[in-house]
Amino acid sequence: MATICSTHCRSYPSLQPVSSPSSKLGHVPQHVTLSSSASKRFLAAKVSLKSQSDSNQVAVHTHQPQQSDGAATAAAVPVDIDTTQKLLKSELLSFTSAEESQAEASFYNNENESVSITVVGASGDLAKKKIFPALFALYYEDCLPKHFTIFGYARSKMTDAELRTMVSKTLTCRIDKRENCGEKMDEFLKRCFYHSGQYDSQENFAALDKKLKEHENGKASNRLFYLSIPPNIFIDAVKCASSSASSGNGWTRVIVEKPFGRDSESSAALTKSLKQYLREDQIFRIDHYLGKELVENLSVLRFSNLIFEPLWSRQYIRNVQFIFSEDFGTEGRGGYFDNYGIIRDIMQNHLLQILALFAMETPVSLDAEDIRNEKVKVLRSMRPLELGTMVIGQYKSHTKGGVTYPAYTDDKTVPKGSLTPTFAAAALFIDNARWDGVPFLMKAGKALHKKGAEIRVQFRHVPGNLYNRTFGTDLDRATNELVIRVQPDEAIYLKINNKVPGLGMKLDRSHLNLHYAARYSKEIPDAYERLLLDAIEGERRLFIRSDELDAAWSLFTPVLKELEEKRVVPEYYPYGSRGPVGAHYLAARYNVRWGDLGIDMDQ
Ligand SMILES: NC(=O)C1=CN([C@@H]2O[C@H](COP(=O)(O)OP(=O)(O)OC[C@H]3O[C@@H](n4cnc5c(N)ncnc54)[C@H](OP(=O)(O)O)[C@@H]3O)[C@@H](O)[C@H]2O)C=CC1
Ligand SMILES: O=C1O[C@H](COP(=O)(O)O)[C@@H](O)[C@H](O)[C@H]1O
Repeated sequence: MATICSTHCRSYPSLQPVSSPSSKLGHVPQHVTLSSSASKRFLAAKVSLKSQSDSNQVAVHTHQPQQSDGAATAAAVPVDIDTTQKLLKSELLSFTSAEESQAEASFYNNENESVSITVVGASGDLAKKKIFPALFALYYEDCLPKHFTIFGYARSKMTDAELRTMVSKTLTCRIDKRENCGEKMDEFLKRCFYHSGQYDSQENFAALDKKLKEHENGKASNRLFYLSIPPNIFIDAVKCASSSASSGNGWTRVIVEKPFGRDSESSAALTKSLKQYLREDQIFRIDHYLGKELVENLSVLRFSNLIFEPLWSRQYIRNVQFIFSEDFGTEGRGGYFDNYGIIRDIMQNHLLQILALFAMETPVSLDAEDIRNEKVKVLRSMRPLELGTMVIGQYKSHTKGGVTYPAYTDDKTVPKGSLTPTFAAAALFIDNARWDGVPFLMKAGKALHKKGAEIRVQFRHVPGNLYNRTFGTDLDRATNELVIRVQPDEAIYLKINNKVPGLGMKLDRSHLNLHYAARYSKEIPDAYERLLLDAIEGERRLFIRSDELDAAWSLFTPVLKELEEKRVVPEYYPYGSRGPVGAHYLAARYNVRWGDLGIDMDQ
């Protein structure tokens, strides 16, 4: 089995082993980078292969890491194609241009470059739960540049040692790489520092700048600020960071966490304010669902497998479902949540982003701008949501097995009588040639019976119904369904009809199943790891551009306003249940059954 790796911890676009020795490199891209099995990112030999149509030889260019004078060396060696195939098979491959690899290599190993990552709001929940653990995981995997420093910044008073103690409590090591874990943690923590300051104080940020400079020690400074703070202080912090602590001789980038406003107007105002201090290419709007492994894989599945793309349209797909559920309520985050609700918290961003990747046309290339252009196009082809094509719900208290689970409004930070939805289901439509008439159903809820996120693609019925004696009239039982289980227990499976072995003619439903835990031994990185690494590398593909954001808000703003103006009362559902029955009626209107509540024993 070929393991996936690269010159980096990972690189773009992703790789594939050459399948058959007879392929004569017909499908091998012009430049192929072979990583060393030791997987130290930039010590790998770079090999670029040039296809030579009719010969059995390819030219292999071996690129050495940059010399001290900055020049790269390259030697062309003719290599027998079988040898190449063996190399390709036995090594870990990544397709990237030699120039790109060299630029990355020099950035990561360059003695004269430094990267400082400042977590603004370091005392908070997200910083502790996700950001510091992700940074440690990157360090553990040798993915951080040689000269990096991490600063925590917040108002709370803390010493460096106290920050380290706080951070150390949430660090974990890769299950498959436990060795030297303690040592690695100690090394990592030594690179973490803390600076206490106000978010609107130029003086405090100037003091941070001074400390950053001390750590940069005369090297070119590249600075990443991660705004892990409530949205009402984003602009203050951006203003101060950009005026008093941005890099003088390298790049400055800012990761902004959602929420990006609460409707079209507030989002546009946020963008406008951010752009007073930053260029668009410095703003990294994070949607962590885009960093999830199976969401990343969606484009690979679509565009690198011949069997899927021809089916990817109204001609063969009956409906598509995007489902998010959590088996816990808003415990602890009710104050934030009540101002947003599930539609803004999950649908307008996470589910819509997945939908855009699912439904977009083939991009010109895998470049960030090409992908984001296609996402914007498909979002702009969608109909804004309407009240009539939505269901909203809110969880109520429920007692089960002697345990009483609270209602949403039992949370002390939630105003009494709040009508904020904790559940929503909606039917969306894309008015373009590919998807005309296909319902894209979304469903998201908190305090449901299980935790999960998945995409379900239900195909049309097989015409003719040759096996009607087995299936009867309920053709839904026989419909092919492709399920992309984003989490937990990542998997991609296709439900097919199969003959039960034996002398009779009995059919059953089976799964062609790519179950990640069984297929890959490597632990799947957390979404924040991928996204942080991308921001460090300046890769914008998985971050939201401002026009994407505008298009997304245009779809949701009218219905959100109507819900609030009309004070629409949600349908109450018990904590731990499958959610409001209204969601079934909604689906039924489009002749759809939710796949997750399935008719199969095994969903
Ligand atoms: N937590 C999560 O799971 C997720 C969070 N997010 C987003 O990430 C960002 C950070 O989230 P999270 O860590 O939960 O937020 P917190 O509420 O924990 O806030 C982070 C830090 O900001 C400071 N802070 C909090 N409230 C205020 C205030 N009113 N005025 C000034 N400073 C304040 C506090 O630091 P101090 O007092 O020390 O200055 C706090 O530790 C938010 O934008 C959130 O929406 C997005 C997805 C998930
Ligand atoms: O952005 C958010 O996401 C989390 C769910 O993220 P996951 O990676 O754990 O699935 C959700 O709980 C939270 O309400 C929302 O703000």
